[in-house]
Amino acid sequence: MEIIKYPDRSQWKGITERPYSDNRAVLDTVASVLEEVRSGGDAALITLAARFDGVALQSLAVTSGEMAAAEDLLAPELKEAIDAAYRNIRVFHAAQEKAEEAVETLPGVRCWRKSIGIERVGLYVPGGTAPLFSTVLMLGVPAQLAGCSIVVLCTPPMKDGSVHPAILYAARLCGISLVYKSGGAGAVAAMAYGTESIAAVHKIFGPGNQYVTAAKQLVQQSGVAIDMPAGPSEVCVIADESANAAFVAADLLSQAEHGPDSQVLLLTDSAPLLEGVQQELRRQLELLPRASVAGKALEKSRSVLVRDLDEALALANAYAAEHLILQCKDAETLAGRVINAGSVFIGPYSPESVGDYASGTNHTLPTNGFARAYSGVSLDSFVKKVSFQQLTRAGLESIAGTVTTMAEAEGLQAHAEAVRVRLGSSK
Ligand SMILES: NC(=O)c1ccc[n+]([C@@H]2O[C@H](COP(=O)([O-])OP(=O)(O)OC[C@H]3O[C@@H](n4cnc5c(N)ncnc54)[C@H](O)[C@@H]3O)[C@@H](O)[C@H]2O)c1
Ligand SMILES: N[C@H](CO)Cc1c[nH]c[nH+]1
Ligand SMILES: [Zn+2]
Repeated sequence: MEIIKYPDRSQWKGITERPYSDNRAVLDTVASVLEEVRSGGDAALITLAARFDGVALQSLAVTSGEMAAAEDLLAPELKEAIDAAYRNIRVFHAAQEKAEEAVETLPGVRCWRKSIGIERVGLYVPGGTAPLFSTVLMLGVPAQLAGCSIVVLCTPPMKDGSVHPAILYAARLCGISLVYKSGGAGAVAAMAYGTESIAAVHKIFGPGNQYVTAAKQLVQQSGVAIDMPAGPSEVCVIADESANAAFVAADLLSQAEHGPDSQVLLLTDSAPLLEGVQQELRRQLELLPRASVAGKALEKSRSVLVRDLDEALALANAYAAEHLILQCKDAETLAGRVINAGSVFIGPYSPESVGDYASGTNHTLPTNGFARAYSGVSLDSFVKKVSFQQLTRAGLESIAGTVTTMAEAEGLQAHAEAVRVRLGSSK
């Protein structure tokens, strides 16, 4: 891990840079995969599964038999954990369902909005190095609450050609039956363009590695919407001398273990804490089964000694992390000053892992600085807000002058006439 002490402003650009900021090679690979699927359909997806996942598939769809069998393949404690996480995620997302009131902007001019579920959505569940069944809940629960009528789920097959039973169990909980064995850019292309067996959707959701994220960005050109760029995981921790070095190191490692392209950032105003965290990182890393993955991510990560917590917060806002953890005195006050972050974890007992799995908040979050402008997935991501209005004749009379004056000033006479013709005042 690179250690930077008391940086000046000119170093901030380097500190906030992601390890994969130049993704031109990835974009080139992905563009050719998208074309392969657009022209080759299911056959191309089967070829891609052989090339990238090392699996010879006979077909892409998970059968109803495989779906039904999944439950019995899971340990009871894992099923209970998935059920508990499902409940919490549902409670948190259901609370976002707030009907807006109709408003009378003038007497007789009534306006309102209604949330309508997006009809066809596609969910990508990562599975390249770890089957992220928690992601099924993060995407499936809001899709279910929004009432999306067609929900397609794609995930890379495991080496034996099957899909992990926990993914299938979580899918069933969320009422999803259209599950396909397809990963990476190919899966994104299939959901964007459609193939013989996979229906094209209106919006694609879900996190993934650089290939998945690049594919989501490219397919938008064909008119499909995406949730946001949710690429390789990252975390920023702000800690002071009151923080427990073991807690901080554990939080950094929890995101570093996602993939070699993950990045973690420690910002502290305490030299002893910085040193303690480095020792803990060395100690804890050795104990991890994914030590080599986490170790590679740490190589591209940074610990920064800053002058005070104001500077730490300014740097964190500039970095715009997917996850921001505050392990310092007065963490609540600092949290109130956060401007850019996907999800914030306050105080020593709020590890980021709880948000990844079960506290209720969504773990599909913007990475690579996109938290400056994007929110994480929520119920809103799965609906359109359609506006409605209804005017009485008296309402139209009272607003007519405003509309016709503006329409004529824009040089749009027909707009003005559409009002006048109703009031018998056409020119
Ligand atoms: N931002 C978020 O909200 C969030 C949430 C969960 C996970 N993640 C991230 O998701 C990612 C999961 O990555 P993963 O790799 O384990 O699974 P993945 O499912 O995202 O990707 C696996 C697929 O990548 C494709 N691929 C692999 N190597 C390739 C190559 N050389 N060329 C073209 N395509 C290739 C293959 O099609 C493979 O099926 C991690 O980076 C993790 O940090 C992010
Ligand atoms: N930390 C990931 C989001 O960046 C989500 C996840 C899933 N499983 C474990 N973690
Ligand atoms: Zn995680």
